[in-house]
Amino acid sequence: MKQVHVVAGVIRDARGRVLLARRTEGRDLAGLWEFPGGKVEPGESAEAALVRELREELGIEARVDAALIRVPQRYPDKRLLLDVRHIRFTGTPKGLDGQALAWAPPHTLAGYPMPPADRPVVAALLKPDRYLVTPAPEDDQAWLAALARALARGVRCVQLRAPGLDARRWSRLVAQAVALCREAGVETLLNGDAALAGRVGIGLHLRSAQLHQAGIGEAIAPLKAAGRSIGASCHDVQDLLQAERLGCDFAVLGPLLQTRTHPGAAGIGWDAFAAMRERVSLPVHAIGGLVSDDIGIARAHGAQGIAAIRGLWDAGGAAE
Ligand SMILES: Nc1nc2c([nH]c(=O)n2[C@H]2C[C@H](O)[C@@H](COP(=O)(O)OP(=O)(O)OP(=O)(O)O)O2)c(=O)[nH]1
Ligand SMILES: [Mg+2]
Repeated sequence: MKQVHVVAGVIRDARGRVLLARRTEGRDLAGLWEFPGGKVEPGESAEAALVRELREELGIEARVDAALIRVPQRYPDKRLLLDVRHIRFTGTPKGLDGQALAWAPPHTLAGYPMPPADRPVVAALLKPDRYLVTPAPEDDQAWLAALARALARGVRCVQLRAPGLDARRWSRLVAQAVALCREAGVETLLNGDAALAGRVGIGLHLRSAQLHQAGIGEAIAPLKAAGRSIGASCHDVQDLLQAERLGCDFAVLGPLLQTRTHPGAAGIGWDAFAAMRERVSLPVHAIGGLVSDDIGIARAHGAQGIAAIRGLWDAGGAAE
């Protein structure tokens, strides 16, 4: 299958709105909205290609800034690498190829119909790049205090998880944790228990085994209808495809490196992560031995960011 490297820019106006262009008729993915850009030509650098494309398509002079994400995505006819950079520019963007343009306030981006590779790009712009998974508590008060410290350090998305804990103790603790997370305005998901997630009004994180259970679609339907987030733990392409079929908001894929919590399992590594990621259009966090310093390499392989227990729970950020 042919491999195409496409560079695209996140172009913002003074009000922070993001420029989208509508793909014209007679091309693949016509009518969908995209980040302006195009194919890297043989022998051309990604930066030079992006400057050229933005001059040709929009008539602006661009300066290529930081990388946002590189999304490997498989289409029916090709394997795409969508390499998205932040842009500074001079001039006024115009649709020089006859394409419609729109300045989209960031919170409206998800409402534009876009190609599959763009869903992880929009998530990278809007959603947290770190997903804290709690360790099982030994002392409940110490656990709540550690959660509060993680929130204070800037964690914006949390999965409450405590395998094997007594059910009554856990539901009391969940209620207290949810109160802390609500106060911090942090998105919260509960591992595995749809009924309890529904009662306390938070999202649900599906275990990989749950993904394939009969009736799982019906079990998560009320949470989805209430606008709650659904995440999913995935270990292979079948898990990812099923998470996408179920309408999950994001997935977590790993283990990336060898970890203390899964000592026997060898990590899959970044190349295998990218090769699995390209089969779905979901935002996918990498998990397994990762710390905040790994967010850059994660984004370079198409990840939304990192999910971690130890790596995000302790201030030191030691790998789990
Ligand atoms: N520019 C851009 N292309 C995207 C995005 N998302 C996405 O899937 N693509 C795909 C659509 C196309 O298959 C490919 C870009 O190819 P293209 O045909 O637009 O390339 P180009 O601008 O060099 O145009 P052309 O002269 O080759 O027609 O990448 C995106 O956000 N921006
Ligand atoms: Mg183009």
